Order: sequence, then C-alpha cells, then structure tokens
Amino acid sequence: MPVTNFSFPDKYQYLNGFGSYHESEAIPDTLPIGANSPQRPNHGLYAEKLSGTSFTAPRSENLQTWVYRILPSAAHLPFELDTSYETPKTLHQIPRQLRWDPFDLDDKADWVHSLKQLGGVGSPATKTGLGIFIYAAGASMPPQQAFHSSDGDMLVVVQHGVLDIQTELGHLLVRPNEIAVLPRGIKYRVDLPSGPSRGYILELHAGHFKLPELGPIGSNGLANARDFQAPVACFDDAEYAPGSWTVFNKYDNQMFSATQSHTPFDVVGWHGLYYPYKYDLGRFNTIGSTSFDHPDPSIFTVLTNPTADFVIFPPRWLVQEDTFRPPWYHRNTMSEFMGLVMGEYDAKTGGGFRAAGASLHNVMSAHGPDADAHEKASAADLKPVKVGEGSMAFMFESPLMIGVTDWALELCRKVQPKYNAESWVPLKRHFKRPE
Ligand SMILES: O=C(O)Cc1cc(O)ccc1O
Ligand SMILES: [Fe+2]
Repeated sequence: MPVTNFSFPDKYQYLNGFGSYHESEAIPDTLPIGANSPQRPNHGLYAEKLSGTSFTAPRSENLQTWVYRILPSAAHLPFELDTSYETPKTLHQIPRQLRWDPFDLDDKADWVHSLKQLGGVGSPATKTGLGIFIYAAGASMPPQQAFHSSDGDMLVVVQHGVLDIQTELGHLLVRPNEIAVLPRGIKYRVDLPSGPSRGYILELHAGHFKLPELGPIGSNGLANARDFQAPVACFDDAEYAPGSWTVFNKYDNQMFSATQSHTPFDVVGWHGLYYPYKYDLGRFNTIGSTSFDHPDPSIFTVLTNPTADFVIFPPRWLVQEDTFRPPWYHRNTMSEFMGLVMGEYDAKTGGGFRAAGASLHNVMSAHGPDADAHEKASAADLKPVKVGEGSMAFMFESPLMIGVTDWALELCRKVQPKYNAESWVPLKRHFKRPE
C-alpha cells in the first residue's frame, strides 16, 4: 500500500506526472511569457538553461529546463579535488554469485561522505554503463553545503529513514518504500529529519529513465504516470558570507568541491522537462498470471533505460494452478543486482537475503530459489496466496556485466562466504527413472 503515515508541510507540494512539461513559480510573474530569455527577466532574476540531453536530441527524448534564479550557477571559485573521498580503483568482473549481509547504518557520515560504490561498469567519462552505490548516512549535510553528480542520473531506493532533499527546483521528502530520481547536474542537499537513512543507488551514465511500454496491458497499469511527483519552486533569498557555501561535485567518480558566496537554492521559478522526481512503490499496479506459470519479471518494471531496468517485487496475489510459483531456476544474459527494502523475498526464504542486504547474479550466473523456498513451493497447497505482504524486493537489471569494487568484496565485510553452499548446494535429487 502507498506510504501515507506522515504529515508534511506546504513546501512538500508536488507536480504530478511522469515526463510532463512542468512549470512552477514561487512568486507570481516569475516565468517570462512566450519567451525564455528576455533582456531583463522579471524580479531582477537571471535566466539559466539546464540541459539533460544534447540540444539536437529528438523532441521525444529532449530534456531541458529553464530556471530563473537570483545568481547564476557559474558564480563560484574553481572546483578542487577532495582527496578524502575514495574513488574505486578497480571493478572486478567475476562470475561468482554474491550476497551481502545488511549494510551498516553509519551515525556520522552525511550523504556526500556516505556514498560507497559497490559495483559498476563502463565509465562516466565516456557516458557508458552504470554505477551501483550504497548510502548509509547518519547526519544531515552541514548547512550551506550542496552536492551534484556529473556522472549521471541517480535513482535512489530508500530502505531506512527519511530523506529531506532540497533541490534547486524544490523539495522532495522521500521515505522508505519510495524512490527518487536525481538527474545529472541538479544540485541538492540531503537532511535526515528522522535520523539515519540507508538505501541503494543506481547511477546511469547514459540517458534517462522512461516508463516501460505497456503493449497488450493497455493504457494503464504498472507505474502510472500521474503517480510520479516533481517538486514545486522554493527559493532562499538570504545573503551569505563570502565563500561560505561549498558545492560538492561527483565527477568521473572523483569528488570535487568549490566554494561560493551564494546559495544554489535560489531558483524562484522554472519550467521544463528536466527535473527530479519521486515515486511511491506502494502505488505500483501489479499485473500477474491468473492461469498458470511464472511470468518474466519484466512485468514488474517500474522504470527502464537501455543500460538498466528498475524492477520491483511488490506484494501480490499468486493464484496460478499446477505451477511452481517462485521464480524458475535460470541463467540470464542480463546481470541482476537485488536489494530488499523490507520483509522477505519469496524466492529466498532460507533467511540469507535480508532487508538492507543485497545480491548480485551476474551475466549467466545460475541462480533461483534457495533449497528452503524450493521445498516449500513444491509441496504448497496451490490455493490463492498473498506473497510479499509487508515486503519490497527490487532489482537493477542490466545487459552489462557488473564489476564489483574492493569495498564490495572485502572492505565492507558483508559478503556471505557460504551463499552457494547454503542456497543451492543442498538442493536434493528427486529424479526417478520410470520403471
Ligand atoms: O532471480 C531473481 O530472483 C529475480 C527474478 C525473479 C523472477 O520472478 C523471475 C526471474 C528473475 O531473475
Ligand atoms: Fe534472476
């Protein structure tokens, strides 16, 4: 069910719609009429254009936003390398199935310093591939700090704790079981109104997410466009001491920072198609088999991109007759990185896949239900059952091999050495040759 148990103040109003041309102004008459860059924009603002695609991208792909702000983004001192941030040196490409115990919450690090790269492929510099990160933040970003990634759009899956994200275009309050997409270049700062927060991030080095085609499903279903929420314009017009703002920039997976004398959160109005948004996974309209067989998990695709799909396993009724209902055993040309926001995943009932943990089944790495899940599902009475009640597993699925970092393999100390031994090696032989 949708996340509802939270009251929120006016700044968390949203514009509804995925891929909609939105406009928002915090003061009337901010947006120019019939033009984008008048000689003197209203209220003494500067006009600035933010491009998320090349200028010549086809209309159906083109994502740009005009912002009307108190000072342009360019007014800052040079970016310098922040040597305290560790850039992973190697992405190890290994076929081994991997599973991680829950990642620790960190009560000290802020958003910027809690980002840990677990895996990835390709390079932000050539705009190929993706990065997978875990964040575990225990502190709000210090006042007068902001962050943006030049490496790609970040899809954030909140597993624990609430993120109060102040972006250039307005505020997003993102709670567990919700996701946010923070596009390349858009500046934001992250506060933690309810204490530590932890989650998973998929960063696309190329392109942007779209809603999947619905084909024979028809015109509604899965993640519906109107349930995606973009912020409304909200600005800060305070004047700050010279050099008192720090802006962090993740650039080719290195961290840089620059100082400036004004807030980046000074956008009084904006219009366009390039904006951050959030989505409550509880609003997903799940479709499934009402006859027999286990369908491909593509029916659970929330957002898609040629580099990676974001897929969820929401609570749902299983009614199939004469069917082994959990996922089949399989080998896949795609790589499958999975996480668990809460509850239990129906393919892994043996206890090893836990909320805040993760697994990675790379290209052609064999996997499927663990021995416990197999035993239960083969013996189950096939009456209608609701699976995944109070649960939300998800998958970042990519055609690319996902390399893993030293942090993922060693330093985080969460790899389960007995993953294969406990999950699939115990599977029993049931074969009986007919007499
Ligand atoms: O491996 C997994 O658990 C993910 C998955 C789920 C499913 O229902 C079908 C295929 C698949 O890879
Ligand atoms: Fe799989």
